[in-house]
Amino acid sequence: MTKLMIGTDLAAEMVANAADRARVLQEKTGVQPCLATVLVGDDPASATYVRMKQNRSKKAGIGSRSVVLPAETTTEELVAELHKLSADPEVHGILLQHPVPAQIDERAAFEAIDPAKDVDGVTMHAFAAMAFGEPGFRSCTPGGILRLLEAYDVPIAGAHAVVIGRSPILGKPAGMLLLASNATVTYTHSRTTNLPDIVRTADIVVAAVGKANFVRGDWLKPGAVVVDAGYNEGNVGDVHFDEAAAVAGLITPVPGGVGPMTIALLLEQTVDAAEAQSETAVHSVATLT
Ligand SMILES: Nc1nc2c(c(=O)[nH]1)N[C@@H](CN(C=O)c1ccc(C(=O)N[C@@H](CCC(=O)O)C(=O)O)cc1)CN2
Repeated sequence: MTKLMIGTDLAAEMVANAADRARVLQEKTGVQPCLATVLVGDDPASATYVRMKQNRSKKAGIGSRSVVLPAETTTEELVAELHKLSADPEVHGILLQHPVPAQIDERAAFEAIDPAKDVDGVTMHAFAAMAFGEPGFRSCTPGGILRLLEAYDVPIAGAHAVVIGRSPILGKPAGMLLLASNATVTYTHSRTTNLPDIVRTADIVVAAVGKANFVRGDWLKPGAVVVDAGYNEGNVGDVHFDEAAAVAGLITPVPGGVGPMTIALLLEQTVDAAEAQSETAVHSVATLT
């Protein structure tokens, strides 16, 4: 019998916990954690995600700073804005909403974020920490997926995980985090041949390909754990849910699966960043006096 792996409740718990920690930090130090969101252009889906992040921040007692830039913004202008936020002591976390308009060098923009404020886990610094299995900020969707698998007691060590997709903030880090938890990981992508045959060997499937209903039910091993990280138009995932649910052992729905975990981890990591930065500030004052 297929069971749903729901993210909503676990995400709500994580946000409530982040809210408690934000309140305690503010009571102790007067510092309110603050997340800066940067949105470039007018993509309606991106605007919705940023609004969701701001609304949930507010509910958790996390302050937000909103930067909205026109679609014609250059790489240099965006980098300058991100440097400014990185240097601002009142901002603890920075989120640059992906994707950015085509004329912008997205990697250069991500790298303009101070790694200490990279609560979305998009810099090379965060990527290296995930690759080396070191502590650090996780890319939010992959980190949220791991938390969900752990909460549902999915055995990861020794499992064969097939990741479909290789983007630097989703597929690649998802595979690295599964590997760090001792899964045997196979990466697949748009040029993989015999993709259904490979997916059929998976105990855990992570679909992060960005194509609606791409993974079909007859691609799955009976009882497989299916994680749908897709967020296509109309709230449709990358997995054909009805077909997959008839075969899988556990499956994330869209909506209500991975999406809420992404935002919950972003808020949790914003509080982590604020705590770490206020400790650093206390140390700096102590060494000066
Ligand atoms: N800088 C980043 N950009 C993007 C990321 C990211 O993690 N960092 N991820 C995606 C989109 N995304 C966040 O930005 C995102 C998508 C969907 C959801 C979500 O909670 N969806 C809900 C349904 C939403 C609704 O009700 O309309 C769900 O699945 O239940 C959260 C975050 C691309 N860009």
